[in-house]
Amino acid sequence: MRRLRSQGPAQGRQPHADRGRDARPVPRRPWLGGPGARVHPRAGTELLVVVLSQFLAPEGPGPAARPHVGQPRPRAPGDRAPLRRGNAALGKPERPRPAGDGVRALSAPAPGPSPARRVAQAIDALRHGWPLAMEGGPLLLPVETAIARRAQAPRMLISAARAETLKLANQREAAEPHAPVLIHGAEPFDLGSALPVADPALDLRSPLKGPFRAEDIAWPDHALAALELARIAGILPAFLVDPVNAGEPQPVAPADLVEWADSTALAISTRARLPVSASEDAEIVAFRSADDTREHVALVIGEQRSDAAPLVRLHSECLTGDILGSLKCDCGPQLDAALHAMADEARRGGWGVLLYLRQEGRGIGLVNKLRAYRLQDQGFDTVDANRRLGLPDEARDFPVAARMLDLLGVREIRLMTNNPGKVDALAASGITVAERVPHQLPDNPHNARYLATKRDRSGHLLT
Ligand SMILES: Nc1nc2c(ncn2[C@@H]2O[C@H](COP(=O)(O)OP(=O)(O)OP(=O)(O)O)[C@@H](O)[C@H]2O)c(=O)[nH]1
Ligand SMILES: [Zn+2]
Repeated sequence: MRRLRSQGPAQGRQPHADRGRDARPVPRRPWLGGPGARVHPRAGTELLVVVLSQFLAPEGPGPAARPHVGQPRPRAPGDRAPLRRGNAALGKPERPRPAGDGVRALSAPAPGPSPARRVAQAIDALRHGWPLAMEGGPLLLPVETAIARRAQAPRMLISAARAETLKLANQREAAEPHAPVLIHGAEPFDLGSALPVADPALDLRSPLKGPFRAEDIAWPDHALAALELARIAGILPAFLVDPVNAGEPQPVAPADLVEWADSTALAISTRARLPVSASEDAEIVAFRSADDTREHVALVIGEQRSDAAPLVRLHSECLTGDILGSLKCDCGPQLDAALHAMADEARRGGWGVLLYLRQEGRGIGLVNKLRAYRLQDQGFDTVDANRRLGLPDEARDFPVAARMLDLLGVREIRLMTNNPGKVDALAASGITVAERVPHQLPDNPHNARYLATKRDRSGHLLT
């Protein structure tokens, strides 16, 4: 089983003790807010097909970390951390070595893929439309992406929120919108009949569905893991269950997800001086984990010092707001204002750290966020739109942010946020939040409702 040794400062105090073998089989995320008013759809919809561009291409061995604006930075403890991947300039990768240094007797059975590798392959399989063979559970074919056009199954696995829309969820399930629900159709499902069940964007075009009946799930951990894998893969959380003609399956087990989600696998890959428009005195630090293609970055503004807590902003990726200047959210102005606040801080002798977390759409991915936007155009608010898709309205992994700070040698911070959930999550991961610095920007006609929903339903401290 691949597992990186704890690194540097993380070693002693185990800030991520909630993770690892003894943790619950599938990490479940807190569900924020309560059920809100039902809003009736009013606009027509059509199927939106979007192809996600690849994440940044992996880079080869790079140059050694450069001195920062002519002056070497204090060495952060994370710099010494062993890397999981080779980078000549940054030290040799370390991996656990089997006895005999990798030499196996010919009769020994070949070891199977590690849990983290199976999760990576399962996510890949979902994106390709290949089925999952859940160890000890059913075969599950992702409805949105499936390529096996002749697949058929009597049952589908969907989320409670979706089942509620189809008038199938009971009260317990309705209280947990992304809980799994198993439905049985009067006729077997094929991909043509399953897609309108999976995708709320098709409700206006295909209003008549069913009849269906909900059944008890004999494999709840597998069902939960499947919905979580769909979220991570950024696809609709809906599967044909034990279909015929599904194609070659990818094996995976619910417990594999714990290994995959282990934030201690994250390490610093490289760092470089990066003058930005807010401050010429900045350095970018890139983080990678072997198990995840998403590369997070930190921008350190000003000179890192151990005697002053930096101003820190956890910024979650928002392609629409950060790059395209979307007015539907407050991300772009918040990013800009955070960088300028850190630059001011640096001019006064302090410093700042912006963490750019690759957790688009609060962790549901770009395509599902855009699906949520379509539902918002039908009248649903940001929370209900996510739930209607069968996805959590908050699915971000904040222990990853704590791990990044840890690797940078940052223990105590002044956090720029209006979201008490971020403060709590960092504190739970061992980071001291000495101060919450409000980070409210003026609204506009397009994001006023979004901000009001954050305040009224998600507990954000906004006026
Ligand atoms: N699912 C979904 N995600 C959204 C929507 N609008 C913005 N986002 C995502 O929300 C994230 C922005 O959240 P942040 O600004 O980092 O954090 P926050 O929880 O609002 O708290 P603050 O720190 O107070 O800003 C980004 O990943 C955006 O892509 C939406 O309507 N639906
Ligand atoms: Zn945004």
